[in-house]
This record gives sequence, structure tokens and C-alpha cells, in this order.
Amino acid sequence: MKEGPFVYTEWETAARRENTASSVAAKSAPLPPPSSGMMRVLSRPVTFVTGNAKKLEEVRAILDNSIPFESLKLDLPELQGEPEEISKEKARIAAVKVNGPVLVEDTCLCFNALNGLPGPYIKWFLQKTGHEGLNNILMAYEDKTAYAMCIFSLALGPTEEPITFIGKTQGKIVHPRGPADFGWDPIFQPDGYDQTYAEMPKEEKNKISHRSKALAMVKSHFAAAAYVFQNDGLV
Ligand SMILES: O=P(O)(O)OP(=O)(O)OP(=O)(O)OC[C@H]1O[C@@H](n2cnc3c(O)ncnc32)[C@H](O)[C@@H]1O
Ligand SMILES: [Mg+2]
Repeated sequence: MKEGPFVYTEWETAARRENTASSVAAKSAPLPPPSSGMMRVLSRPVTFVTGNAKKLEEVRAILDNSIPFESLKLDLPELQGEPEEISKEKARIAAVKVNGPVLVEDTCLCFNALNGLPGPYIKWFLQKTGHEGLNNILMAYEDKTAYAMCIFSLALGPTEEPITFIGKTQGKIVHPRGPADFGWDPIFQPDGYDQTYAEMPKEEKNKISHRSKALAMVKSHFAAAAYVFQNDGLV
């Protein structure tokens, strides 16, 4: 089947609307010429590639079957650089491995006192210093504010430029409270709440989280692009 261009125009509008409404940023690759109205056919559902079972759990709950996707547990390399570039490169690598459309996600925890660090390196900071260590780093600063950022990158194939979707939730770093079953959830208290992510019921976190804001944009993109799946999304 012949592949047509993306329907980007409407999505761009939707993205700007979202942006104003919720301070969520969406960025795309340089846009191709306006759509001729042809639909983009994907040979199969998008593969969400992650090595993190907790992320997958949240993505499943938030998407709730709104986008046909399958998942693949694969530990992709932890890259260095600016968060958006890391996420895009991750998508390129995943698309080559899967040889098809992929969605990947990179999560950052950014301390304002440290101009955004640890950011994409939070995984190592958490592993090496733990929740208390992360608090100790901030002892040198008055400013305990931080934001959680999630960057999804969608690559429709191994040679295609990934599109990114960014969701942010503002909050502050606190001493750990609540179950320690997902990353830095116990030390992140979102603005407007007196509970940490870890203390909140899952459904509540999924309503306001960095991940749900980014996924709202992914959903808008899929709705506007109206991709057609050759096998109707059934694998
Ligand atoms: O395979 P991938 O998808 O890369 O999964 P990962 O566990 O390596 O994840 P990242 O590279 O994005 O690193 C982010 C770190 O932040 C943690 N993390 C991700 N999302 C989180 C969330 O919503 N709440 C708390 N911790 C989170 C995660 O466990 C990692 O330690
Ligand atoms: Mg990773």
C-alpha cells in the first residue's frame, strides 16, 4: 500500500491549544508540506519500547486502549545530552531494532536549583544516592522546587524523524513518603497537593502526572493524524 503524508496541520493546532491550556510543550520535526488529505498507513501497531514495567503499567492505564499499541521489554542505551535529543535518539535506535513504528519515553526529574539537573541522569542519581541522597544534594540550596518531565518520541519507521511530546508537572523535593515501588515517586510532591506521587492513589497521579500530560498530546496526535493500521491494530 502506498504511504501518504501525515496530517500535521490539525495536530499542530491541537498541540498549541493544549500548550496554552496546560503548559505542556509539544514539538515536532520540521513539518512536511500541507497534507493532501491522504491517510498514513502503518503496517502494524506502534511498539512501546521500555525496560521499565512501572512505566508500562501507567502508559496502559492512561491510554486505556485509545491507541493500538504493543509493548516490548528492551533496555535501550542510556544516552547523554539534552532531554529532547536523548528521547529522539532513543526512538531512532528502537525503530531500527523493531523495524517498524515505535514509541519510547524518557523521564527526567529536574531540580530548579541545579538548572534542571539531574534531569535525564536521574536514574543513576537515584540508583547511587537514593531518596535521601537526592534530598541531601538540595540541602545546599534554599530552592527545593523541581519538575517531573516526560518526553515521548514517536518514530513511524527506522528512517523517519521522530516527533516529540513533552509533559511537565511542577512540584518540590521532600523527604521520602509513601511506597517505594516506583523510582523517585516518594520524594516528589506535586504543586497543589500535600501528598507525594507515591502517597497518591494511582488514578490521581495518572490524572496530573508528567506522563499523562505528554500522553494527552500523543493521543491528540493520533486522533488528528488518523493513522490507518493495515491489520486494524490486531496483532
Ligand atoms: O527503558 P526505559 O523506558 O528507558 O526505562 P528506564 O527505567 O530506564 O527509565 P528512564 O531512562 O526514563 O529513567 C528515568 C528514571 O526515573 C524513574 N521514573 C520514571 N518515571 C517515573 C515516575 O513517573 N515516577 C517515579 N520515577 C520514575 C525510572 O524508574 C528511572 O529510574
Ligand atoms: Mg532508560
